[in-house]
Order: sequence, then structure tokens, then C-alpha cells
Amino acid sequence: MRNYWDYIKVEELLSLQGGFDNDESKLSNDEVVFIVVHQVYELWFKLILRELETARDLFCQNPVPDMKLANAATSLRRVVALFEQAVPHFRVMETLTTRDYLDFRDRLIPASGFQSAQMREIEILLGLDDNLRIPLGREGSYMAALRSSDGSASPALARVEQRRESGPSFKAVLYEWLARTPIDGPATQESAERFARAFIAGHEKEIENRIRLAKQNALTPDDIARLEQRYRAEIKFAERFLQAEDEEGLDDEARAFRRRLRAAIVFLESYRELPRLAWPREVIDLVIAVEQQMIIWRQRHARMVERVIGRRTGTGGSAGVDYLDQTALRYRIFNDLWAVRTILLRKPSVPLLSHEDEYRFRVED
Ligand code: HEM
Ligand SMILES: N[C@@H](CC(=O)c1ccccc1NC=O)C(=O)O
Repeated sequence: MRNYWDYIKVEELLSLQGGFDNDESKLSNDEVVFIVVHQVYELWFKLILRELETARDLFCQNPVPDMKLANAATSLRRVVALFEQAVPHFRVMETLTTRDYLDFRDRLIPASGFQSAQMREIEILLGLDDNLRIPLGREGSYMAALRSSDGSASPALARVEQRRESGPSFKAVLYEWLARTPIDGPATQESAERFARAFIAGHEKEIENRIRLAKQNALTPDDIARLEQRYRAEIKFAERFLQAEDEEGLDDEARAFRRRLRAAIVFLESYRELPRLAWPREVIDLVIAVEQQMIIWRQRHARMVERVIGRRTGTGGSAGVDYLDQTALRYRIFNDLWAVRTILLRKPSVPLLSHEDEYRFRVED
């Protein structure tokens, strides 16, 4: 019982490409390609979910054990590699010509990628906000689309329901952890807000410099005025962002939380060479990489779809490519991590720290 086939389950695996009628001999090569490519994707998704769950569970702890940050990074790095792997894979699907696909496409209706439970699980586990979801262009929510065509429950629906109830999202626990970062002093609201003020002051310094440069470059007075206005708007953005004034309807506690969170991200990115900030900053960078790959995946899927079926209605009943392009643009999860890029400062303008030593490695302990 220790042979390759006993372990890898080759026979079982090769018996799963029979389509609706479980008879592979009746299927064209094109249709078997269609099935296998989907199956391979579902296997990549399975691995992605395992790693995300591991990372989520690590950040659930308070405090997060320092020694485990490297494990979180390992998991996230693997998720990035898996998505990177999954993107070019659409190339195989593109060998399907429009005409050949149409030979079996109608038999698939109403099945569609809407019913890929694992993709929905990835979105939910990462923390995609349900309010962002784009209407599918048919009755019912994305959950309804997981039901069988007679409206009955399905394994896909059960999977996604179970995922929705299975604890906090990765985003929720990651943000809780970030908001506990000690920012140039103890991990308090005061430290966070003091740092944010000093950071805004750094922006004031930068802007004077930039306006001087604009003037030196002999633009017209109108151009100078326009640029100056633009730079001032950037500072205003930085200020509103750090004070969490860009979001309406937050209660005091939620606003205070967002302030700590955002100050922490700016802090980690601004002093990333300090040894004790290096792992947290690596984690942030990997989360950005995960989201970037996921967006690229959506984009790449949409381009493959456009190539194979043009802009026709999807078998799931959506607008097809238009719908998919909207998801690539609007399904964003870690907006705060991205937004910080817009307001980071050059090293010389970053505030000097009062407690820099606390972020070094200490040989004596
Ligand atoms: C010729 C191949 C393919 C075509 C023409 C195609 C087309 C489409 C279309 C039109 C949609 C929108 C839903 C609808 O109305 O039907 C969709 C959704 C989706 N497809 Fe595909 N697809 C193909 C292959 C794949 C593959 C290989 C995967 C990998 C798992 C995949 C995963 C998904 C997912 C997850 C969605 C849901 C997207 C969302 O709601 O955000 N598709 N696909
Ligand atoms: N939505 C696709 C069909 C499709 O791709 C599909 C159909 C059944 C099972 C999985 C599918 N894959 C992903 O969307 C279409 O409109 O042609």
C-alpha cells in the first residue's frame, strides 16, 4: 500500500472527467480540456484556502506570537505563488476556439463559474465586503446562485454557508493585529495620533519643496497655481485618511480603531528597516501581493472569456465580460494597505522617532 498510485490516487483522479453523464468516451477533446482545466483550478483553490486559513488562525491570537510571523509569511508567499501559477493557466483554455466551445456550451446552462464555491470561500475568508458585490444580473444574490436549478440546497451552498460561519475573516484579524502596533511608544491611541500629526507635518515640509520646484521650472502662473492646489489636496487627503474622516457613519470607537490601524501601516512602511518592524512589514507586503495577484486573475479570466465567447451573455445569466471586468475593478479588500502608498514620504521628510531603540534587536536579552 505504499505505491505511487496508492498515495496519489491516480486511478480515482483519472476517472473524474466524464462530465454530466459520467462517460468520457462520449466527450470531445475540447470538452475534456474544459473539465480538466477547471478541476486543476479547483485544486489550486483548495491549497490557497488551506494557507489562508492557517494565516487567519495565526492572526486570531492576541498577542500574535512573534515567532509565528515567519510562518504567516510562508503561507502568504505560497498563496501568491499559487495565484501566479493559476493565471497563465488560462492560456490552455484559450486553445478552445469559439466555434468548438459553442458545440457543448449550451448543454452547460445554467452552470457557471458563479457556482465555484471555493472561489467564493477565498473571497469570504480574505474578507471581501458583501456590500461591494456586483449584482449578477439575475434574480437573487450570489448565495442563491449556488443553489441547484430547482432551488434546492447544494454541496456548493453548504460549503459557502459553512465558510461564512467559520470565524472572522483574514482581513478582520490582520487589521486587529495591526491596530495593536506600538507606534513610537506604547500601543496607545495617543502614540498613534501623535505620530499621525508628525507625519502630516512631514507632508507640509515636502509640499513647500515641491512648490518651489514647480516655480523654478518656469511654468505659467496658472500652472503653478493648479499644481499648488493639487499638492494641497494631497495633504488634505493624507490628513483625512489618517484621521479617518473619509468614512461616514463611524462611531467614535470605530474611528479611533481606523486611526490606529492606518497610523500603524504608515509607521511600518516608513521605518521598515528597523529590525522589529521588518516581519510585520513583510506580511503587509505579501498581503498586497496576494490581492494584486487576485485582481490579475480576474482580469486574465475576463480576457480569456472575451477571446473565447466575446461579449455574449454568460451561461450563469450575467452580462459576461462586462460583469467580470467590473469585479476586477471593484472587488478590493485591503484598501487601507493600498491607500497608504499614496501618502508615504521620502526618507528625509519622515518624522524622527523618539523610541527608535525599542525597534532594534537587543543582543543582551
Ligand atoms: C472557456 C472558458 C470559460 C468561459 C467562457 C468562462 C466564462 C465566464 C462567464 C461569462 C462568467 C460570468 C458568469 C456567467 O454569467 O456565466 C464566469 C464567471 C466565473 N468563472 Fe469563468 N469562464 C471560463 C473558464 C473558467 C475557468 C477555467 C475558471 C476557473 C475556476 C473560471 C472561474 C470562474 C469564476 C470563479 C467565476 C465567478 C466570477 C465572479 O462572480 O466574480 N472560469 N466565467
Ligand atoms: N460561464 C461560461 C461557462 C463556464 O465557463 C462554465 C460552465 C460550467 C462550469 C464551469 C464554467 N466555468 C466558469 O465560468 C459561459 O458563459 O460560457
